[in-house]
Amino acid sequence: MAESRFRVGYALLTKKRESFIQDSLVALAASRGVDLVRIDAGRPLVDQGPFDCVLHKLYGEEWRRQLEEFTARNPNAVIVDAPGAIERLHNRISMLQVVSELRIESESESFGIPNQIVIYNKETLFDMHAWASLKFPVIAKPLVADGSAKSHKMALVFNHDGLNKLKPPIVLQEFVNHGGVIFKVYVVGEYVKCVKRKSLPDVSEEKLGSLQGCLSFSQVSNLTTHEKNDDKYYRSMHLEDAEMPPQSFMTEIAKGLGRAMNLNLFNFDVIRDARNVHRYLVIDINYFPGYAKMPNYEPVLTDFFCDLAQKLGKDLAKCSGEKDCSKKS
Ligand SMILES: Nc1ncnc2c1ncn2[C@@H]1O[C@H](COP(=O)(O)OP(=O)(O)OP(=O)(O)O)[C@@H](O)[C@H]1O
Ligand SMILES: O=P(O)(O)O[C@H]1[C@H](OP(=O)(O)O)[C@@H](OP(=O)(O)O)[C@@H](O)[C@@H](O)[C@@H]1OP(=O)(O)O
Ligand SMILES: [Mg+2]
Ligand SMILES: [Mg+2]
Repeated sequence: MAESRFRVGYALLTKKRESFIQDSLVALAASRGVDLVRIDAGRPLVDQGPFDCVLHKLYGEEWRRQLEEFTARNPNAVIVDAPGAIERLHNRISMLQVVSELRIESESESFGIPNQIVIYNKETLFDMHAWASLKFPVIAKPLVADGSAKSHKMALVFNHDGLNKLKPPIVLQEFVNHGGVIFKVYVVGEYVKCVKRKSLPDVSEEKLGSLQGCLSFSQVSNLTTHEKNDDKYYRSMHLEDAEMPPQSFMTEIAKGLGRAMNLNLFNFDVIRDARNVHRYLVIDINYFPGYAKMPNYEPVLTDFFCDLAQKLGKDLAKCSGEKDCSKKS
């Protein structure tokens, strides 16, 4: 087999491109035979390339149509990931449905999702029947999770007074006390890495009685160091003290989700229920998350591209066989 290069075209919004396509990644990939090439979303995809792989995080019908046309003309190229598979993550109900359907045997640990309901209109919001299964406080999340700033706007609702400000369609999810620490599990193909981040503080029963209405927030886990430094709660919190979840359990969940969703690139947010430390709840799944925040993202992603190349039968110029490609850090 002749040695060749593996060409990965990437189609990303500016913010994602700037965080993900770093010189360190481009250089490492190139040294192993993988060329990362920018796709110009303003021009037809079929006029660009050639690409062995298209890596993308763009939304909309037009982009989907372009990918279909590209695949029809380049049946040997691989799209990471399939738009049909990504779509389920754009709705916060279908997103977590897959977690509820997953079966994993464990003697000591269990997992699931928080109690939640979907509200499509204002009338149902105030309908007590809809509320039968839920307990305050709850988090109101936009039903749609399409990457827009709006889709990250959440509200912590303490009592019925807090409902007035909410704008359906929303998911109302029980707020589960979890010691202020969230675990982010990053998945890249077969690779799984769990990291911890600061989350919302617990809400005690006493505090709940005295709190008014609701509190709006957005992307807590993405707060800048500056924002965290300014806040008394975040200053007083010691992330280092939090115990990690069992790695094998997280890996099993990650692999199960990856298979069930047919996705290679995603992360999911997990909290540990303060009432039962052996119970883990998945609260969010994101397509193509901020990998640059993951330790060693360059070799992990490069290995992923090399593995893809191998599966497609390409013998890479600087990535021949197990020696260079199989190591995962
Ligand atoms: N059910 C819950 N119980 C307790 N805390 C929660 C719950 N749901 C969300 N949170 C907190 O709110 C944050 C934001 O929620 P979520 O992750 O669903 O939003 P998102 O905007 O999709 O986040 P991301 O930036 O990860 O995409 C979480 O990181 C966590 O700190
Ligand atoms: O860059 P993007 O807009 O894709 O932002 C994503 C962000 O990554 P970033 O760190 O690169 O901002 C992710 O952060 P981590 O989970 O890794 O912390 C997560 O918040 C996703 O939900 C965001 O995707 P969206 O839901 O908005 O599509
Ligand atoms: Mg999240
Ligand atoms: Mg999310």
